[in-house]
Amino acid sequence: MAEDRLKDLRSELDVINLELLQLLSKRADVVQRIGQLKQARGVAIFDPEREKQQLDRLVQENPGPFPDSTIRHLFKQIFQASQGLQEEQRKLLVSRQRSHEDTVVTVRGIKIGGGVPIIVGGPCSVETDDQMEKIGQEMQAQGIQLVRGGAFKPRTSPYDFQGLGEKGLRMLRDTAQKYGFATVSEIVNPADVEMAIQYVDMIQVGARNMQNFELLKAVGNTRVPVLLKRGLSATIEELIYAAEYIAARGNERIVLCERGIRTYEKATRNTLDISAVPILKQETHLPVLVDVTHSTGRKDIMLPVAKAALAVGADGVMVEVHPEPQVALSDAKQQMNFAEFEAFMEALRSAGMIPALTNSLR
Ligand SMILES: O=C(O)C(=O)C[C@]1(C(=O)O)C=C[C@@H](O)C=C1
Repeated sequence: MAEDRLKDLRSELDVINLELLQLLSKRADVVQRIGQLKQARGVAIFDPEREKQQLDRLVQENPGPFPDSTIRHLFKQIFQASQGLQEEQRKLLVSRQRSHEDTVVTVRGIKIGGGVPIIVGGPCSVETDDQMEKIGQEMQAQGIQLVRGGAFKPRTSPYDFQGLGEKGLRMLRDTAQKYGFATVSEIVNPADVEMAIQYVDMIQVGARNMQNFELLKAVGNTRVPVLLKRGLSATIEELIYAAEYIAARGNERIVLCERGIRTYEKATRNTLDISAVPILKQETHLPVLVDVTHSTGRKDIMLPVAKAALAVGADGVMVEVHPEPQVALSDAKQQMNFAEFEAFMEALRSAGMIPALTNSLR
C-alpha cells in the first residue's frame, strides 16, 4: 500500500518536472528575445538591478515551504543560465568559440580543410575553347581537382576585358565535366547567383565584393560552398563579419581566402598578410586558403610564398595558370605558364607540402 503511494507521488512529481521544464523553456525563449534586443541596442547582458527586482518580488510572493534564501538561490541559478544563453547568442556563428572542430568544406567530394592541403588552379579568365582544353589537360596532369576560371571580371578599368559571363561559366563547366574537376568562379551580381549555381560547384565572392552585403546574403541563401576573399582594404575582423553574413543566412560552407592587402609597399602587387592565416584559423573554424597570385603579383616569389602559407597553416593555395600568359586577356604578367606551374607543383610535392601525384595521374 505504502509502496503504491510512493509510486503515485513520484508519478505526480514526474508530471510537475515536465511542466517546470516547459516553463523553463518558455522562459528561455523570452530570454533569447530579450538578448536579441539587448544586442541590437548595445546593452550589457548582466543587469543586477533587474535581477534584484525579480528576486524581491519572488520573495514577497513566496508561499513556502522553501525559505526565501532557497528561492533566491534557485532563481539566481536561472538568471545565470539565462545570461549564458544570451552570451552564446552573441558569439558569431563562424567564430572558433562556436566550434572547436575545424570545418571541412566539401566541394563535389573534394575536402577543403581537415589536414590535406589543396591547390586550386586555373586561368584568371575563361577566354577560349582552345585555352580551356589546354587548361583541362594540364590541370588533370597535375592532379588539380578544383579549377578556377573567371567569367565575371570586376576590372579596375571599364575598358578592360570584363569576362564572358554565362558563356564563360558554361565553358568552365564543360571542361570540368570532360576532365572530372570541381569548379569555382566569381559572381559579382546577386541576381546571377541562381544562374551561376547551375554551372559551378563553388561561388567566389571576390575581394572587391567582400562587403557587397546583398551578394553575401544571396550566396548565404544557397547551400553552395563559397570562397570568400578578403577585401583589398579589409581588416581581418571585417572579413570575419562578411563570412558571418553568409553563415547567418544558413550557409556555413565558407572558405576564407587571404589575397593580400593594400599597403605602401610597391615591390609586390599587394602585401600578403601572412599572419592573417593563423589568426583566421584561431578566430574562426573555417578553412583558409591563400591566393599567392594576387597577393604577390610576382611569379618569381610565388613558390616561397606558397610554402610560407602552407607552413603557417593554410588549408591550400590558389594560383593562376594560363597556357600563354603573355596573351591572356587579364592578369597577363602574373599568371604562370605550364612549365612554371609544373615546377611550382613539383617543388611543393618534393617538399612534402602537398600530396604526391597518384600513379593514375603520372
Ligand atoms: O531582463 C533582462 O534584461 C534579461 O536579460 C533577463 C534576465 C533574466 O533571466 O531574468 C537575464 C539576465 C539579466 O542579468 C537580467 C535578467
